[in-house]
Amino acid sequence: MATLSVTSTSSASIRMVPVTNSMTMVRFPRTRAPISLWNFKTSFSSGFLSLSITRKNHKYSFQVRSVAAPADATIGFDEMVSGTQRKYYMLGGKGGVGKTSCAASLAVKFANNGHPTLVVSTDPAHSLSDSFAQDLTGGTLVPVEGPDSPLFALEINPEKAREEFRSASQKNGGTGVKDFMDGMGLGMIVEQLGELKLGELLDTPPPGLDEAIAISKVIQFLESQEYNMFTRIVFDTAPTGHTLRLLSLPDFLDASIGKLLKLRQKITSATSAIKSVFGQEETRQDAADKLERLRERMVKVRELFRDTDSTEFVIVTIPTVMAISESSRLCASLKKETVPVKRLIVNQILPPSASDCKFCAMKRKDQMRAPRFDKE
Ligand SMILES: Nc1ncnc2c1ncn2[C@@H]1O[C@H](COP(=O)(O)OP(=O)(O)OP(=O)(O)O)[C@@H](O)[C@H]1O
Repeated sequence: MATLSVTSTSSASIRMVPVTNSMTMVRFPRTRAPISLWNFKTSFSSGFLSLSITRKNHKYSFQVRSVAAPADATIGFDEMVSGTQRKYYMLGGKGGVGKTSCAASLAVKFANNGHPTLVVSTDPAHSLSDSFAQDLTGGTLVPVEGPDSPLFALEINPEKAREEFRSASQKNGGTGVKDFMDGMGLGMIVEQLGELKLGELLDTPPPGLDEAIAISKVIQFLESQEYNMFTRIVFDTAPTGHTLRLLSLPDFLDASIGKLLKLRQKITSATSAIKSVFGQEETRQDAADKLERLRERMVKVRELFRDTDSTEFVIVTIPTVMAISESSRLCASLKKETVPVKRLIVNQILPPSASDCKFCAMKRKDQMRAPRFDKE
Protein backbone atom coordinates (compact mmCIF):
# COMPACT_ATOMS: atom_id res chain seq x y z
CA MET A 1 0.00 0.00 0.00
CA ALA A 2 1.46 3.34 -1.01
CA THR A 3 0.99 6.16 1.45
CA LEU A 4 -0.20 9.26 -0.29
CA SER A 5 0.12 11.98 2.31
CA VAL A 6 -0.07 13.13 5.84
CA THR A 7 -1.25 16.62 6.59
CA SER A 8 -2.08 18.86 9.43
CA THR A 9 -2.23 22.49 10.34
CA SER A 10 0.06 24.24 12.73
CA SER A 11 -1.71 27.55 12.61
CA ALA A 12 -4.99 28.23 14.33
CA SER A 13 -5.78 30.73 11.57
CA ILE A 14 -6.14 27.97 9.03
CA ARG A 15 -9.25 25.90 9.26
CA MET A 16 -8.41 22.94 7.09
CA VAL A 17 -5.38 21.54 5.29
CA PRO A 18 -6.11 18.16 3.83
CA VAL A 19 -4.66 15.80 1.26
CA THR A 20 -1.08 16.19 -0.02
CA ASN A 21 1.65 18.72 -0.40
CA SER A 22 0.73 18.86 -4.05
CA MET A 23 -3.01 19.27 -3.61
CA THR A 24 -3.48 21.19 -0.45
CA MET A 25 -6.46 23.46 0.02
CA VAL A 26 -6.84 25.82 2.91
CA ARG A 27 -9.80 27.73 4.17
CA PHE A 28 -9.46 31.08 5.82
CA PRO A 29 -11.96 31.62 8.56
CA ARG A 30 -13.26 34.94 7.34
CA THR A 31 -13.73 34.32 3.65
CA ARG A 32 -13.93 30.52 3.76
CA ALA A 33 -12.69 30.69 0.19
CA PRO A 34 -10.84 27.61 -1.02
CA ILE A 35 -7.35 28.42 -2.24
CA SER A 36 -5.21 26.00 -4.16
CA LEU A 37 -1.60 25.97 -3.09
CA TRP A 38 -0.45 24.30 -6.27
CA ASN A 39 1.74 27.21 -7.36
CA PHE A 40 3.01 28.21 -3.96
CA LYS A 41 6.69 27.97 -3.14
CA THR A 42 7.47 25.33 -0.59
CA SER A 43 10.49 23.87 1.14
CA PHE A 44 10.87 20.31 2.23
CA SER A 45 13.22 18.87 4.83
CA SER A 46 13.22 15.84 7.13
CA GLY A 47 9.79 14.76 6.01
CA PHE A 48 8.16 18.14 6.61
CA LEU A 49 6.92 20.54 4.03
CA SER A 50 6.86 24.20 5.03
CA LEU A 51 4.44 26.60 3.42
CA SER A 52 4.05 30.29 3.87
CA ILE A 53 1.27 32.28 2.27
CA THR A 54 0.57 35.95 2.42
CA ARG A 55 -2.96 36.96 1.69
CA LYS A 56 -4.57 40.34 2.23
CA ASN A 57 -1.62 41.42 4.42
CA HIS A 58 -1.99 38.39 6.67
CA LYS A 59 0.81 35.90 6.76
CA TYR A 60 -0.15 32.26 7.28
CA SER A 61 2.56 29.71 7.93
CA PHE A 62 2.14 26.04 8.45
CA GLN A 63 3.78 22.73 7.92
CA VAL A 64 2.63 19.61 6.23
CA ARG A 65 4.20 16.34 7.14
CA SER A 66 4.39 13.87 4.33
CA VAL A 67 5.02 10.17 4.97
CA ALA A 68 5.65 9.70 1.30
CA ALA A 69 8.55 11.65 -0.17
CA PRO A 70 7.13 14.71 -1.97
CA ALA A 71 8.09 13.23 -5.31
CA ASP A 72 6.07 10.09 -4.49
CA ALA A 73 3.11 12.15 -3.41
CA THR A 74 3.25 14.22 -6.58
CA ILE A 75 3.51 11.12 -8.70
CA GLY A 76 0.51 9.81 -6.80
CA PHE A 77 -1.54 12.83 -7.68
CA ASP A 78 -0.17 13.02 -11.22
CA GLU A 79 -1.45 9.50 -11.68
CA MET A 80 -4.85 10.47 -10.34
CA VAL A 81 -5.16 13.50 -12.56
CA SER A 82 -3.78 12.07 -15.82
CA GLY A 83 -6.04 11.09 -18.71
CA THR A 84 -9.45 12.29 -19.77
CA GLN A 85 -11.24 8.99 -19.25
CA ARG A 86 -13.90 9.24 -16.54
CA LYS A 87 -12.60 8.11 -13.15
CA TYR A 88 -14.34 7.48 -9.87
CA TYR A 89 -12.64 8.10 -6.52
CA MET A 90 -14.44 6.83 -3.46
CA LEU A 91 -13.18 8.22 -0.17
CA GLY A 92 -14.12 6.21 2.87
CA GLY A 93 -13.05 5.50 6.41
CA LYS A 94 -13.97 5.79 10.05
CA GLY A 95 -16.37 8.54 11.15
CA GLY A 96 -14.85 11.97 11.64
CA VAL A 97 -11.38 11.31 10.17
CA GLY A 98 -11.79 13.97 7.46
CA LYS A 99 -13.40 12.11 4.53
CA THR A 100 -15.50 15.12 3.54
CA SER A 101 -12.64 17.60 3.88
CA CYS A 102 -10.37 15.39 1.77
CA ALA A 103 -13.11 14.69 -0.82
CA ALA A 104 -13.77 18.42 -1.14
CA SER A 105 -10.08 19.27 -1.58
CA LEU A 106 -9.48 16.44 -4.01
CA ALA A 107 -12.45 17.60 -6.08
CA VAL A 108 -11.14 21.19 -6.11
CA LYS A 109 -7.73 19.91 -7.13
CA PHE A 110 -9.18 17.88 -10.00
CA ALA A 111 -11.19 20.87 -11.20
CA ASN A 112 -8.12 23.10 -11.03
CA ASN A 113 -6.27 20.55 -13.16
CA GLY A 114 -8.76 20.73 -16.00
CA HIS A 115 -11.23 18.04 -15.01
CA PRO A 116 -14.94 18.82 -14.93
CA THR A 117 -15.62 17.24 -11.56
CA LEU A 118 -18.59 16.07 -9.55
CA VAL A 119 -18.26 15.51 -5.82
CA VAL A 120 -21.05 13.49 -4.24
CA SER A 121 -21.78 12.81 -0.62
CA THR A 122 -23.70 9.63 0.13
CA ASP A 123 -23.15 10.03 3.85
CA PRO A 124 -26.52 10.53 5.62
CA ALA A 125 -24.72 12.97 8.01
CA HIS A 126 -23.59 15.41 5.33
CA SER A 127 -20.99 18.11 5.82
CA LEU A 128 -20.10 18.85 2.21
CA SER A 129 -22.23 22.01 2.40
CA ASP A 130 -20.05 23.19 5.30
CA SER A 131 -16.84 22.37 3.44
CA PHE A 132 -17.84 24.48 0.45
CA ALA A 133 -19.79 27.01 2.50
CA GLN A 134 -22.66 26.53 0.06
CA ASP A 135 -26.09 25.01 0.47
CA LEU A 136 -26.07 21.64 -1.28
CA THR A 137 -29.01 20.11 0.52
CA GLY A 138 -31.46 20.36 -2.37
CA GLY A 139 -30.59 16.94 -3.83
CA THR A 140 -29.55 18.47 -7.16
CA LEU A 141 -26.16 19.32 -8.63
CA VAL A 142 -24.91 22.67 -7.38
CA PRO A 143 -22.04 24.54 -9.10
CA VAL A 144 -19.20 25.28 -6.68
CA GLU A 145 -17.68 28.72 -7.05
CA GLY A 146 -13.93 29.14 -7.44
CA PRO A 147 -12.19 26.35 -9.36
CA ASP A 148 -10.89 26.77 -12.94
CA SER A 149 -12.99 23.96 -14.46
CA PRO A 150 -16.60 23.15 -13.62
CA LEU A 151 -17.02 21.65 -10.19
CA PHE A 152 -20.44 20.50 -9.06
CA ALA A 153 -21.41 19.10 -5.69
CA LEU A 154 -24.33 16.94 -4.71
CA GLU A 155 -25.55 15.76 -1.34
CA ILE A 156 -27.89 12.81 -1.44
CA ASN A 157 -29.98 12.23 1.61
CA PRO A 158 -31.11 8.61 1.30
CA GLU A 159 -33.26 8.76 4.42
CA LYS A 160 -35.11 11.81 3.10
CA ALA A 161 -35.55 10.09 -0.23
CA ARG A 162 -36.99 7.02 1.51
CA GLU A 163 -39.29 9.26 3.55
CA GLU A 164 -40.55 10.98 0.37
CA PHE A 165 -41.08 7.56 -1.10
CA ARG A 166 -43.11 6.43 1.90
CA SER A 167 -45.37 9.51 1.98
CA ALA A 168 -45.90 9.29 -1.80
CA SER A 169 -46.95 5.71 -1.25
CA GLN A 170 -49.52 6.75 1.34
CA LYS A 171 -50.88 9.75 -0.56
CA ASN A 172 -51.19 8.47 -4.08
CA GLY A 173 -51.99 4.85 -3.64
CA GLY A 174 -48.95 3.81 -5.60
CA THR A 175 -48.77 6.14 -8.63
CA GLY A 176 -46.69 8.71 -6.78
CA VAL A 177 -44.41 5.96 -5.56
CA LYS A 178 -43.79 4.80 -9.08
CA ASP A 179 -43.06 8.32 -10.34
CA PHE A 180 -40.69 8.91 -7.46
CA MET A 181 -38.88 5.60 -7.82
CA ASP A 182 -38.75 6.04 -11.60
CA GLY A 183 -36.91 9.26 -10.85
CA MET A 184 -34.46 7.20 -8.80
CA GLY A 185 -34.13 4.62 -11.54
CA LEU A 186 -35.87 2.01 -9.39
CA GLY A 187 -39.39 2.22 -10.75
CA MET A 188 -39.36 -1.40 -11.78
CA ILE A 189 -38.96 -2.53 -8.20
CA VAL A 190 -42.18 -0.73 -7.34
CA GLU A 191 -44.04 -2.42 -10.16
CA GLN A 192 -42.98 -5.78 -8.93
CA LEU A 193 -43.41 -5.08 -5.26
CA GLY A 194 -46.50 -2.88 -5.53
CA GLU A 195 -48.75 -5.57 -4.18
CA LEU A 196 -46.21 -7.07 -1.84
CA LYS A 197 -46.55 -4.67 1.11
CA LEU A 198 -43.82 -2.22 0.12
CA GLY A 199 -44.62 0.00 3.10
CA GLU A 200 -43.45 -2.76 5.42
CA LEU A 201 -40.30 -3.16 3.38
CA LEU A 202 -39.54 0.53 3.89
CA ASP A 203 -40.05 0.34 7.63
CA THR A 204 -37.30 -2.24 7.80
CA PRO A 205 -35.25 -1.49 4.68
CA PRO A 206 -32.95 -4.29 3.54
CA PRO A 207 -29.24 -3.49 3.88
CA GLY A 208 -28.12 -1.28 1.03
CA LEU A 209 -31.51 0.11 -0.04
CA ASP A 210 -30.52 3.63 0.98
CA GLU A 211 -27.27 3.32 -0.89
CA ALA A 212 -29.15 1.89 -3.90
CA ILE A 213 -31.14 5.09 -4.06
CA ALA A 214 -27.96 7.15 -3.80
CA ILE A 215 -26.10 5.25 -6.52
CA SER A 216 -29.10 5.23 -8.84
CA LYS A 217 -29.43 8.94 -8.51
CA VAL A 218 -25.77 9.54 -9.37
CA ILE A 219 -25.94 7.17 -12.34
CA GLN A 220 -29.08 8.91 -13.48
CA PHE A 221 -27.35 12.30 -13.40
CA LEU A 222 -24.28 11.00 -15.21
CA GLU A 223 -26.35 9.42 -17.97
CA SER A 224 -28.09 12.69 -18.76
CA GLN A 225 -26.63 14.78 -21.56
CA GLU A 226 -26.43 17.81 -19.34
CA TYR A 227 -24.01 16.15 -16.93
CA ASN A 228 -22.08 13.62 -19.01
CA MET A 229 -19.08 16.01 -19.19
CA PHE A 230 -17.67 14.93 -15.82
CA THR A 231 -14.30 13.19 -16.03
CA ARG A 232 -13.74 12.90 -12.28
CA ILE A 233 -16.37 11.76 -9.81
CA VAL A 234 -15.42 11.92 -6.15
CA PHE A 235 -17.62 10.10 -3.66
CA ASP A 236 -17.55 11.16 -0.02
CA THR A 237 -18.99 7.97 1.42
CA ALA A 238 -20.58 7.21 4.76
CA PRO A 239 -18.45 5.68 7.54
CA THR A 240 -17.01 2.19 7.05
CA GLY A 241 -20.05 -0.03 7.76
CA HIS A 242 -22.28 1.80 5.30
CA THR A 243 -19.56 1.71 2.67
CA LEU A 244 -19.23 -2.04 2.89
CA ARG A 245 -22.98 -2.43 2.53
CA LEU A 246 -22.87 -0.15 -0.49
CA LEU A 247 -20.24 -2.36 -2.07
CA SER A 248 -22.18 -5.55 -1.51
CA LEU A 249 -25.40 -3.92 -2.71
CA PRO A 250 -25.25 -4.99 -6.36
CA ASP A 251 -24.91 -8.62 -5.24
CA PHE A 252 -27.81 -8.13 -2.85
CA LEU A 253 -30.05 -6.61 -5.52
CA ASP A 254 -28.96 -9.17 -8.07
CA ALA A 255 -30.00 -11.96 -5.71
CA SER A 256 -33.27 -10.17 -4.83
CA ILE A 257 -34.17 -9.66 -8.46
CA GLY A 258 -33.46 -13.31 -9.13
CA LYS A 259 -35.88 -14.20 -6.36
CA LEU A 260 -38.48 -11.76 -7.68
CA LEU A 261 -38.29 -13.19 -11.17
CA LYS A 262 -38.72 -16.71 -9.83
CA LEU A 263 -41.64 -15.51 -7.73
CA ARG A 264 -43.21 -13.88 -10.77
CA GLN A 265 -42.89 -17.09 -12.76
CA LYS A 266 -44.60 -19.02 -9.99
CA ILE A 267 -47.39 -16.49 -9.67
CA THR A 268 -48.07 -16.11 -13.37
CA SER A 269 -48.38 -19.84 -13.80
CA ALA A 270 -51.02 -19.94 -11.04
CA THR A 271 -54.70 -18.93 -11.12
CA SER A 272 -56.19 -15.91 -12.92
CA ALA A 273 -56.92 -14.26 -9.55
CA ILE A 274 -53.23 -14.20 -8.78
CA LYS A 275 -52.48 -13.07 -12.33
CA SER A 276 -54.03 -9.70 -11.47
CA VAL A 277 -51.02 -8.97 -9.26
CA PHE A 278 -48.97 -8.39 -12.37
CA GLY A 279 -51.72 -7.43 -14.86
CA GLN A 280 -52.05 -8.73 -18.40
CA GLU A 281 -49.49 -10.69 -20.42
CA GLU A 282 -47.95 -7.64 -22.12
CA THR A 283 -47.48 -5.78 -18.84
CA ARG A 284 -45.89 -8.84 -17.29
CA GLN A 285 -43.36 -9.05 -20.09
CA ASP A 286 -42.62 -5.36 -19.74
CA ALA A 287 -42.06 -5.70 -16.01
CA ALA A 288 -39.78 -8.69 -16.55
CA ASP A 289 -37.77 -6.73 -19.12
CA LYS A 290 -37.42 -3.85 -16.70
CA LEU A 291 -36.22 -6.17 -13.98
CA GLU A 292 -33.68 -7.61 -16.35
CA ARG A 293 -32.52 -4.07 -17.15
CA LEU A 294 -32.16 -3.34 -13.43
CA ARG A 295 -30.17 -6.52 -13.01
CA GLU A 296 -27.89 -5.47 -15.88
CA ARG A 297 -27.48 -2.03 -14.39
CA MET A 298 -26.47 -3.47 -11.03
CA VAL A 299 -23.98 -5.77 -12.72
CA LYS A 300 -22.58 -2.64 -14.40
CA VAL A 301 -22.30 -0.90 -11.03
CA ARG A 302 -20.61 -3.95 -9.52
CA GLU A 303 -18.12 -4.10 -12.38
CA LEU A 304 -17.50 -0.37 -12.17
CA PHE A 305 -16.55 -0.52 -8.50
CA ARG A 306 -14.09 -3.29 -9.28
CA ASP A 307 -12.65 -1.78 -12.43
CA THR A 308 -9.01 -0.91 -11.78
CA ASP A 309 -8.95 1.35 -14.84
CA SER A 310 -11.75 3.64 -13.75
CA THR A 311 -12.28 3.28 -10.02
CA GLU A 312 -10.21 3.66 -6.92
CA PHE A 313 -11.15 3.51 -3.28
CA VAL A 314 -9.02 5.85 -1.15
CA ILE A 315 -9.01 5.14 2.58
CA VAL A 316 -8.86 8.20 4.81
CA THR A 317 -7.56 7.69 8.33
CA ILE A 318 -5.94 9.49 11.25
CA PRO A 319 -2.92 8.35 13.25
CA THR A 320 -4.65 6.74 16.20
CA VAL A 321 -4.59 3.07 17.14
CA MET A 322 -8.36 2.72 16.72
CA ALA A 323 -8.57 4.49 13.37
CA ILE A 324 -5.63 2.57 11.91
CA SER A 325 -7.13 -0.73 13.11
CA GLU A 326 -10.48 0.09 11.51
CA SER A 327 -8.75 1.22 8.32
CA SER A 328 -6.82 -2.06 8.17
CA ARG A 329 -10.08 -4.00 8.47
CA LEU A 330 -11.70 -1.81 5.81
CA CYS A 331 -8.72 -2.36 3.53
CA ALA A 332 -8.95 -6.14 4.03
CA SER A 333 -12.72 -6.12 3.32
CA LEU A 334 -12.27 -4.04 0.19
CA LYS A 335 -9.59 -6.36 -1.09
CA LYS A 336 -11.84 -9.32 -0.34
CA GLU A 337 -14.53 -7.62 -2.42
CA THR A 338 -11.82 -7.05 -5.08
CA VAL A 339 -12.30 -3.30 -4.96
CA PRO A 340 -9.18 -1.44 -6.19
CA VAL A 341 -7.50 0.23 -3.20
CA LYS A 342 -3.92 1.48 -3.35
CA ARG A 343 -3.83 4.89 -1.66
CA LEU A 344 -4.21 5.97 1.91
CA ILE A 345 -4.59 9.49 3.26
CA VAL A 346 -3.41 9.91 6.84
CA ASN A 347 -4.98 13.11 8.02
CA GLN A 348 -4.50 15.35 11.06
CA ILE A 349 -0.92 14.49 11.99
CA LEU A 350 0.49 17.01 14.41
CA PRO A 351 3.43 18.92 13.01
CA PRO A 352 6.69 19.07 14.97
CA SER A 353 7.08 21.84 17.47
CA ALA A 354 9.91 22.89 19.77
CA SER A 355 7.51 24.28 22.38
CA ASP A 356 4.82 21.69 22.91
CA CYS A 357 2.12 22.12 25.51
CA LYS A 358 1.48 19.02 27.62
CA PHE A 359 -1.63 18.08 25.62
CA CYS A 360 0.16 18.37 22.24
CA ALA A 361 3.16 16.40 23.52
CA MET A 362 0.87 13.58 24.68
CA LYS A 363 -1.12 13.64 21.47
CA ARG A 364 2.04 13.50 19.37
CA LYS A 365 3.33 10.56 21.43
CA ASP A 366 -0.01 8.83 20.92
CA GLN A 367 0.19 9.43 17.17
CA MET A 368 3.68 7.94 17.05
CA ARG A 369 2.29 4.77 18.66
CA ALA A 370 -0.25 4.27 15.90
CA PRO A 371 0.61 1.11 13.96
CA ARG A 372 1.82 1.38 10.39
CA PHE A 373 0.09 0.01 7.37
CA ASP A 374 1.89 -2.86 5.69
CA LYS A 375 3.28 -2.14 2.27
CA GLU A 376 0.97 -4.73 0.78
N1 LIG B 1 -6.29 18.28 8.27
C1 LIG B 1 -7.18 18.87 9.07
N2 LIG B 1 -6.82 19.90 9.87
C2 LIG B 1 -7.71 20.50 10.68
N3 LIG B 1 -9.01 20.14 10.79
C3 LIG B 1 -9.44 19.12 10.04
C4 LIG B 1 -8.57 18.43 9.13
N4 LIG B 1 -9.29 17.44 8.53
C5 LIG B 1 -10.55 17.51 9.03
N5 LIG B 1 -10.64 18.51 9.94
C6 LIG B 1 -11.84 18.88 10.71
O1 LIG B 1 -12.33 17.70 11.37
C7 LIG B 1 -13.75 17.67 11.37
C8 LIG B 1 -14.26 16.39 10.70
O2 LIG B 1 -13.88 16.45 9.33
P1 LIG B 1 -14.83 15.84 8.18
O3 LIG B 1 -16.24 16.31 8.34
O4 LIG B 1 -14.15 16.12 6.88
O5 LIG B 1 -14.73 14.30 8.56
P2 LIG B 1 -15.63 13.08 8.02
O6 LIG B 1 -14.74 11.88 8.08
O7 LIG B 1 -16.21 13.41 6.70
O8 LIG B 1 -16.75 13.02 9.13
P3 LIG B 1 -18.11 12.11 9.13
O9 LIG B 1 -17.67 10.70 9.29
O10 LIG B 1 -18.86 12.65 10.31
O11 LIG B 1 -18.78 12.38 7.82
C9 LIG B 1 -14.20 18.94 10.67
O12 LIG B 1 -14.47 19.91 11.65
C10 LIG B 1 -13.00 19.36 9.82
O13 LIG B 1 -12.95 20.75 9.59
